[in-house]
Amino acid sequence: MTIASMQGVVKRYSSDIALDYVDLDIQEGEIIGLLGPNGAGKTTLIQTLTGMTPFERGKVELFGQSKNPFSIQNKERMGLVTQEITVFEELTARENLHFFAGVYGLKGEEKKRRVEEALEFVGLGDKGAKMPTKFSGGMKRRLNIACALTHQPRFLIMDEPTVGIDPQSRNYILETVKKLRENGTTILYTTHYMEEVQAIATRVVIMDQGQIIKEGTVEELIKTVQHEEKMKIDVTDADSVPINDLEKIAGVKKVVLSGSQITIISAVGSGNLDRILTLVKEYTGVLGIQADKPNLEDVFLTLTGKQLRDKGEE
Ligand SMILES: Nc1ncnc2c1ncn2[C@@H]1O[C@H](COP(=O)(O)OP(=O)(O)OP(=O)(O)O)[C@@H](O)[C@H]1O
Repeated sequence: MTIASMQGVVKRYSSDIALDYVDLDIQEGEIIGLLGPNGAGKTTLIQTLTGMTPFERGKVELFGQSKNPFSIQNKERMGLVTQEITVFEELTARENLHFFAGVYGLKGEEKKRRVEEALEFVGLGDKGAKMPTKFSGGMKRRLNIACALTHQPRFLIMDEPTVGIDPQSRNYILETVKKLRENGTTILYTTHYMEEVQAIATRVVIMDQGQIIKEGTVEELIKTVQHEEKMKIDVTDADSVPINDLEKIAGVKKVVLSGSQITIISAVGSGNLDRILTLVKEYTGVLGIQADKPNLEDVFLTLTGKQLRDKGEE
């Protein structure tokens, strides 16, 4: 069954186009990894898909309904973990969950049971009486996720839930997402960490500048760049290297400069390493060279000529 679909959706913020004719189908049981750099349009996509923001063109369908997709009944079938952590700091963890469960219409014994289950599910079973002010960023985030789960949504949307949290909580969240899927939840997960997508997504959707530029399973996407080789050269003075001249070397497909690192994508078997290095060394000192196996980052790099994340960005 199609859980959600967008057809030709266009969303503008004054003259800026945030969603540029977006088509997306999400099937029951999928974990969609929505991958894109800052400003790609991921949050805007979520906001239009959930009816939080109006859009200029196109159609959204939720749970097979296109006439009134944002009905209360449909909204109650969804859970949203927003980019900003939204928990009440003056309430205990358990009271937070009771509040959100109440918003979704849960009552009495059922509400109590679901609250305890949600706490357990995110690994906060023994922290219910604690105030979130005493929590680490990762624990707060897990509480925030639990708040979106008490009503057992069929479709859970998570907007960059692991930004700025410790690796342990991050792994916990990724495991939680996988468990939710096993329990029948469909998930849309946005991130700019390709490792996360590689770990959990059943399908990857890559966005840039308001457009979906590629989709497929991790394996399918990586196959598209397997005819390419990637080399990273760390240099002392990257700015003095003439990128245009590098791009003219036979076999070179793309050259990207990021901090003090030059990434060069070439066709497999180009045998152009010597020429590349000779040219680079004419302009700067070389500190190190590495060749990597292709990954999702390379798919993005090949498609857009940009890194998913800037060097040094969290
Ligand atoms: N409320 C707003 N008013 C004006 N422009 C906006 C607004 N929200 C988003 N935009 C613009 O729309 C584009 C898409 O932004 P969006 O937040 O959807 O991207 P994103 O992929 O979620 O980025 P991030 O990873 O930083 O959250 C950006 O150019 C952004 O500046």
